[in-house]
Amino acid sequence: MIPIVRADGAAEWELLASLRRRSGEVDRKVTAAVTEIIDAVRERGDDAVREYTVKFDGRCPETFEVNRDEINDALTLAEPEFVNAMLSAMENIAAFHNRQKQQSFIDTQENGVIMGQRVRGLSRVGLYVPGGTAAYPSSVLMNCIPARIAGVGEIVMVTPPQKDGTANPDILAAAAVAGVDRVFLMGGAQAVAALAYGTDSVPRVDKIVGPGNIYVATAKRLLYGTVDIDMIAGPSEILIAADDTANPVYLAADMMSQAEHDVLASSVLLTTSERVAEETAAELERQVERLSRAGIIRKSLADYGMIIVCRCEAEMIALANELAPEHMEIMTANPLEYIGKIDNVGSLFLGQHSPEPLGDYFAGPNHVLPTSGTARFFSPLGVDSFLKRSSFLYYTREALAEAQVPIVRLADREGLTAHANSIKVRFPDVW
Ligand SMILES: NC(=O)c1ccc[n+]([C@@H]2O[C@H](COP(=O)([O-])OP(=O)(O)OC[C@H]3O[C@@H](n4cnc5c(N)ncnc54)[C@H](O)[C@@H]3O)[C@@H](O)[C@H]2O)c1
Ligand SMILES: N[C@H](CO)Cc1c[nH]c[nH+]1
Ligand SMILES: [Zn+2]
Repeated sequence: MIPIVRADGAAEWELLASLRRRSGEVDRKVTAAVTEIIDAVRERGDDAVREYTVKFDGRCPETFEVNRDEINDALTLAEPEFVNAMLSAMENIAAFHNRQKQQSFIDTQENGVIMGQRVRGLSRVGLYVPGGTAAYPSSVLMNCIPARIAGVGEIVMVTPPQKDGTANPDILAAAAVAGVDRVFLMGGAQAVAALAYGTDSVPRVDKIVGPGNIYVATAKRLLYGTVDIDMIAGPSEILIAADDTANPVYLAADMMSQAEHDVLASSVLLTTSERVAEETAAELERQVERLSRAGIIRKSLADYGMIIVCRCEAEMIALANELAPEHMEIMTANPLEYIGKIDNVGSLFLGQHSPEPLGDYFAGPNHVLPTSGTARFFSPLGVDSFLKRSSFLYYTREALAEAQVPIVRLADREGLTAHANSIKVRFPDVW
C-alpha cells in the first residue's frame, strides 16, 4: 500500500519533487474547472450556484439560507453528549485564541505629537465549512471562535447541503453554539465565488476563510484580490518524524487519521529506524481493515503516502522544512527539541501522547492550517486573520516645524515637489 524509500541524499528529494509534480498536474485540471464555475457565478449568480449544486451535491435546497429557527432547533435537538463535547472544545479554543488578541495603541509624546494604531474586526467574513465526504462541526468552531474574538461585524457561513438538499443538523448545532450569524447551504467553488461576488441570496464578504477540498482551495486562490483570503487550506497532510523509540501502532494510526480525509490527502513518515519503517508499513495494512473509510485511506496512501528511512535526525529536519507540512508529529526521544528546528509547519504535535486528532478537535490551537507547502509563508487561522489595522497621527505646529527640513529633503530627492510644497506653504517665512 505504501512505498518505503531509503534516503541516499538524492532519492528522497526526487520523491518529494515527484509528489509535488503530481499534485501540480491535479492543480492544472482543477484550475480549469474552477475558473469555469467562478465565471458562471459572476455572470449568473444564484442560477449558476443552483446548477452546480445539483451537479455536484445532489438536490439543491429551495432557499439557500437556513432560517434562524432551524439553526436554534438543531441545537435544542442535538444529543447532549455532542453539545457538551463541543462546549469543552470551545473553552480550549477560546482560551488559546484569546492569547492572540492584538491591542490598539496610542502614543503621546512630550512635544504634543500623538500617534497610534487602531485594530478592529473586519465588517463581514465568509466561513467555508466542508461537507462533501464528511461533515465538520469542529471546523465551524475553529473558523467562528477567532472571528468572534476579533469582533467581526457579521459572520456568514457556507457549507454544502446533504444529498437530499437539507442541512446537516450537527453543522447547524455547531453554528448555533459558536455564534454564526447567517448560514447558506452551498459548497465547493460555487459557494466561494458567491461569497466573493455576492448574489441575490448571498451577501458579498470582505474575506473568505476556512478549509476545503481542492476545488474550494483553488477557488480561494483564484479569487484572491477580488476578496481577501486566509490561506490555502486544502487536502490534509501529516508528516511524522520518528526514531527507534516510536511505536509503529501509533505511527500507522496517526498517518491514517489524515489519509481518511481525502484521496488527495498526504501522509509521510520519516524515520531513522529501518525496523520502525517496516513495522509501520505492516501496521497500516493491519489497521486499515477495520476503518470505515478504508477505500479513501488506501488510495491516499498509495498516491500520496511514503515512508522514508533517513540516515540521521538532521536529514529528517531538512526534509520536513522542505516539505513544509500542514501537521507534523515528532515521535522521538527528544520531541521538545524540535520546536525551534522546524520552521515551515502549520502545527507541531510533540511526543507520543499528542496525536494529531487531539489538535483537530480539542486542545485549542486552530486546525485550519496551510497545506501544499504554503506553511513556508502562511500561518494557522487565528484572531489576526480577522483583524484590520489602521494608523493615525496628530502633529502640533511646533512639532511639524522641527520635522520640516528632512521631509522637504526627502521629497525633493524623489522629485515630488508637490509633497515638499505641502510642508513649505505652512512655513512661508522659512522657504
Ligand atoms: N487544511 C485544513 O485546515 C483542513 C481542515 C479540515 C478539512 N480539510 C480538508 O477539507 C476537505 C473536505 O473535503 P470534502 O470534499 O469532504 O468537502 P468540501 O466541502 O471541501 O467539498 C465539497 C464540494 O466540492 C465540490 N466538488 C466535488 N466534486 C467536484 C468536481 N468534480 N468538480 C467541481 N467541484 C466539485 C462540490 O461543490 C462539493 O460541494 C478535505 O480535503 C480535508 O482534507 C482541510
Ligand atoms: N485534520 C483536519 C485539518 O487538516 C481538521 C479536521 C476536522 N475534523 C477532523 N479533522
Ligand atoms: Zn483531521
